Amino acid sequence: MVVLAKGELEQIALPAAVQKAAPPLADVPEVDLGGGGARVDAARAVVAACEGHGFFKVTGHGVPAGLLARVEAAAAAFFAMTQPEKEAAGAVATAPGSPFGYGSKRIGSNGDLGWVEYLLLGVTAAAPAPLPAHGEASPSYSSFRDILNEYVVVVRAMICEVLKLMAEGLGLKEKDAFVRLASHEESDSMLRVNHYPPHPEFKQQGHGRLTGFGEHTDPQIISVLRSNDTSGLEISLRDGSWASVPPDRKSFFVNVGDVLQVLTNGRFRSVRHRVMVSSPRPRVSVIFFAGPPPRERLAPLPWLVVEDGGRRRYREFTWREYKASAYRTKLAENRLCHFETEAD
Ligand SMILES: C=C1C[C@]23C[C@@]1(O)CC[C@H]2[C@@]12CC[C@H](O)[C@@](C)(C(=O)O1)[C@H]2[C@@H]3C(=O)O
Ligand SMILES: O=C(O)CCC(=O)C(=O)O
Ligand SMILES: [Fe+2]
Repeated sequence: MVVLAKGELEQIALPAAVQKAAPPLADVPEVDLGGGGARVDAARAVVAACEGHGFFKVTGHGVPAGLLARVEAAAAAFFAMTQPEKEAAGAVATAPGSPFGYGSKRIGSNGDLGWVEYLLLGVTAAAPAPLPAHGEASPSYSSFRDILNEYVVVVRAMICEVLKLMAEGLGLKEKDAFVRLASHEESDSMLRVNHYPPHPEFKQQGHGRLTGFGEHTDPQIISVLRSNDTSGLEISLRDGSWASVPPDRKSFFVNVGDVLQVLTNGRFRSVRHRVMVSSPRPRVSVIFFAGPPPRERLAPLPWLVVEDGGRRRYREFTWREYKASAYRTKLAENRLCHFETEAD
């Protein structure tokens, strides 16, 4: 991994006072897509989870365990490559000048640092494959890309199912209000593969804590995360405390993003989360960020404004505008406050 300038590592290492591990989240809300229960119950569970933590676990999703295992193995093989190989693969995965590609320790372009390396990819409409290439890829990277392309197709279908349940659970007349945004041919989605190597000095669990990915909310509609069995993900609860999410490699975890908070007029909560590194084992996670088309005008849905006594909590903006504003901020900043309306 890239060597940091003097003083930069101190920004990732936590001061002793905040080294305490977060307690595990006792009641991870769970939504079973497997059709075991009534659809109306699944829709209600999704809404309750989005209003509560803004976070839930999806089981019964039907994504083959074999595909998940192949993605995990391919990601581990990718990060095991040499630094120049990873950088070359990242360059193929991204158009020049875009924020995509391989990165190490530097998150975004506003000075955020974390004990993480990653591959960030733009996801386009399906033809011929959701992950575009911008040059000749090495055989190892092209097979990784093929697996990720397979993954993106099935995960996007699962996301659409979850978004339909949300609209049903909210009693919206427009049942495709959310799914339309994520499945549009110009939808601006992303795929991120994160690798948190164990710190060389962490020989045992609990022997230190580093910031892997600092606290933030995701700007998009929803993000769907799948990780290996290594812990690290933490969510912020309504009282401001942190809870760690027990890993579950068979399930997906859904985060409500900023756009969904706006569309629901603040009824759903864009969840603040982070990744802390304390394990002697590496964590590998894959996150799909479902975003709307750049030109899409986003504003609280009229029915939810009525239900809120007529109070419209956010002004209208386009995704292009929101994303540009978000990408000027540091990771931990509140990005939504710039779009709030004045309270009466
Ligand atoms: C510091 C930043 C990294 C980020 C862009 C930003 O300026 C603020 C939002 C960050 C975030 C968080 C969720 C996703 O991981 C991400 C890809 C996104 O869309 O917004 C990252 C951005 C990034 O890593 O470039
Ligand atoms: O890697 C993880 O587990 C979560 C990372 C994350 O929140 C992000 O990439 O936005
Ligand atoms: Fe995130």
